[in-house]
Amino acid sequence: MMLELDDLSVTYQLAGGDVPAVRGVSLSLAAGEAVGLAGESGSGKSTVALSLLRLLPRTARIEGRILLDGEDVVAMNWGRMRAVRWSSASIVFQGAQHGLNPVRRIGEQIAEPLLVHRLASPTQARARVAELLEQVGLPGWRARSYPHELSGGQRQRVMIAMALACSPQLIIADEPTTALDLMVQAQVLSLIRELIASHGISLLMISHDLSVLADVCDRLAIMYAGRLVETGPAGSAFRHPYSQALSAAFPTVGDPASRLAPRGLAGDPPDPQSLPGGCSFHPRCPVALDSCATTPVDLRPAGSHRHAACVLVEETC
Ligand SMILES: Nc1ncnc2c1ncn2[C@@H]1O[C@H](COP(=O)(O)OP(=O)(O)OP(=O)(O)O)[C@@H](O)[C@H]1O
Repeated sequence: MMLELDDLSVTYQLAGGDVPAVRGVSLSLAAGEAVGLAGESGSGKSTVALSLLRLLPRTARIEGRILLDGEDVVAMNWGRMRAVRWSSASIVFQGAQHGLNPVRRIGEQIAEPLLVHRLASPTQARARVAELLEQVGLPGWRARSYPHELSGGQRQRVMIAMALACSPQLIIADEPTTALDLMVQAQVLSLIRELIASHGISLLMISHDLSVLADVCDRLAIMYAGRLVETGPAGSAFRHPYSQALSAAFPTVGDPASRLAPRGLAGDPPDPQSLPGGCSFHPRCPVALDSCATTPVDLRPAGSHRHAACVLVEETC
């Protein structure tokens, strides 16, 4: 397995009490596989993404195991962790605002991981930057540009070039197209799809928009209040009532109406510091039984290659 999360929990330890942001998540990604992690804001997706490269703030406590190509990220010393970042796994953030330095030229920024990890001489790095820019559909002269001279879509392409620079086996993409307009979003998604397929890279892509993930990923995992509530193939129907509501909220890629008026999800996600008992989704669930308020359900088989954490979802194949 390229990536294995084994009972991963992340708790932010704050003065006002613990925030259990991720609770017992187990998930694996095979080499070359693309998995989408979906859920509403606050469900814990970014916390999972950041924990994979130990980019969480100091207040975060990680429990469980994160195996990256068999090596436990949680147990790595910082020297090894730095070597793994970019070269084994790299991350693309939302809107490129976290990743690009506004006062440095694009080319220098793409070359940096190559130079820091001593994977290329300055001359080789320049050639590699030109190659990477071409791969993401930008002309080589853009290496001399500053981030503000590029459009949002072009900046996101630069972030993807940076993520590819050291030829990682895994790319983590956290809402890579959320800040883009719909046309550009579709172009960047198709670029990501082509690049991971042609380079055999594994992808963990995170979004609140299931239709975006379904467009790129082989398999989807749905998170609610820090837990996985369903996993299954991207092309097949969801069975957990939360996944169904989330999928109704974002019916099709590029449908402006679905952004303006998300349907099917009444109410707000729970505060992780005071989670409801039983199934965390039961107060918002349209089909909840009395027992859902008291008895939590773990992920269990729910059909072909599908698991769901819902008492109403029977195992059928
Ligand atoms: N640095 C932090 N300190 C304390 N709590 C945090 C911190 N970062 C996130 N949280 C809390 O952890 C929970 C999960 O947040 P996270 O950002 O992982 O969710 P998300 O699904 O990625 O949401 P979004 O799509 O809004 O980024 C939320 O309740 C959030 O308020």
